[in-house]
Amino acid sequence: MRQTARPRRSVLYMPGSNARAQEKAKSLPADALILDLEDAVAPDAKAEARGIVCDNVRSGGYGGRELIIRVNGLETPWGRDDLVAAAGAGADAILLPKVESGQQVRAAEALMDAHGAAATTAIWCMMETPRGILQAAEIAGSTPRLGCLVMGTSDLTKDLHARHTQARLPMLTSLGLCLLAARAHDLAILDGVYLDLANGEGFAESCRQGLELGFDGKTLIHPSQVAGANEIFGPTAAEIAESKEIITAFAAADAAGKAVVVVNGRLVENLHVENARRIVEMAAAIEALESGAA
Ligand SMILES: CC(C)(COP(=O)(O)OP(=O)(O)OC[C@H]1O[C@@H](n2cnc3c(N)ncnc32)[C@H](O)[C@@H]1OP(=O)(O)O)[C@@H](O)C(=O)NCCC(=O)NCCSC(=O)C[C@H](O)C(=O)O
Ligand SMILES: [Mg+2]
Repeated sequence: MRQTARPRRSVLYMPGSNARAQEKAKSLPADALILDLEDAVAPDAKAEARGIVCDNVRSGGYGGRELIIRVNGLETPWGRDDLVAAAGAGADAILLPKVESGQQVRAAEALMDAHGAAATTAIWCMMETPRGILQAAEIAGSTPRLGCLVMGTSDLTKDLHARHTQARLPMLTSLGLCLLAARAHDLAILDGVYLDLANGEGFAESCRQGLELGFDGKTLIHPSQVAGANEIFGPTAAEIAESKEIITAFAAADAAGKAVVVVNGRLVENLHVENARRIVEMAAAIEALESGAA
């Protein structure tokens, strides 16, 4: 699914069994919500959570926020029922956990199609196992229905026998491989969660690192993380103003038959204009979402 400018600065997980959190999410300024049936839900609560999540997605009330259902893997006792129920719920996307091959994605897609999933329901993939990371390019190109890769840095840290560190050196290879795969296939990509809820500065630093690496936004676990992610992953007023300047100056240069122009002392070529357009489009999409127009 080709990506249009869709804000995904803040993407908040909530346990599918937590009806209160799903109600509260209607008033939170998160760009997208992941209603989780997988790791945040205890085995005994899986069936009830499936019902709560699908009912909530069907009844709506979440405004322009993107709604994603994370199902259990098809190899688990709950995966098939989750996927069949989610296919009929009309979510914006279904998020598959622990994906390790393109074949797994296509099997999930076939089941979704057989159970009437809307053409607009995308597939998103969690990238969180060593095998999955090594297959990132194949997964990213597995089907046109794929819209987004989501880093699962908690599972990955566990599987790598690594440590959670602020600088995330143990994660950088995996983050980079998935970023390459996502951009090569024109997909969105979201950074993993920051677990230390009491460490606001550490969280902000982790968001800035994700932004610099190229992520579209961050997955979150608590409402207190939403505002920081929105601020850091959103374009600043100065970036928007400069982007508009670049677009205008380059259009004038182009009309005069020139391929380059200098704006604020910096060389501008077509590639900078592409980036400037992306920033302006994203700013407009954020404004539409925040004003309730999206
Ligand atoms: C971490 C929490 C268990 C903390 O919950 P709680 O003790 O209820 O927090 P607060 O009392 O501070 O909550 C204040 C109010 O905010 C609401 N709330 C809390 N969390 C959320 C949320 N995630 N979404 C929406 N609303 C939320 C509470 O209901 C309170 O509301 P009110 O009653 O009006 O005051 C909890 O935050 C939580 O469960 N977080 C999500 C955990 C989760 O989903 N984990 C799984 C995803 S992470 C993952 O799996 C990553 C990946 O797979 C990997 O491998 O890396
Ligand atoms: Mg995980």
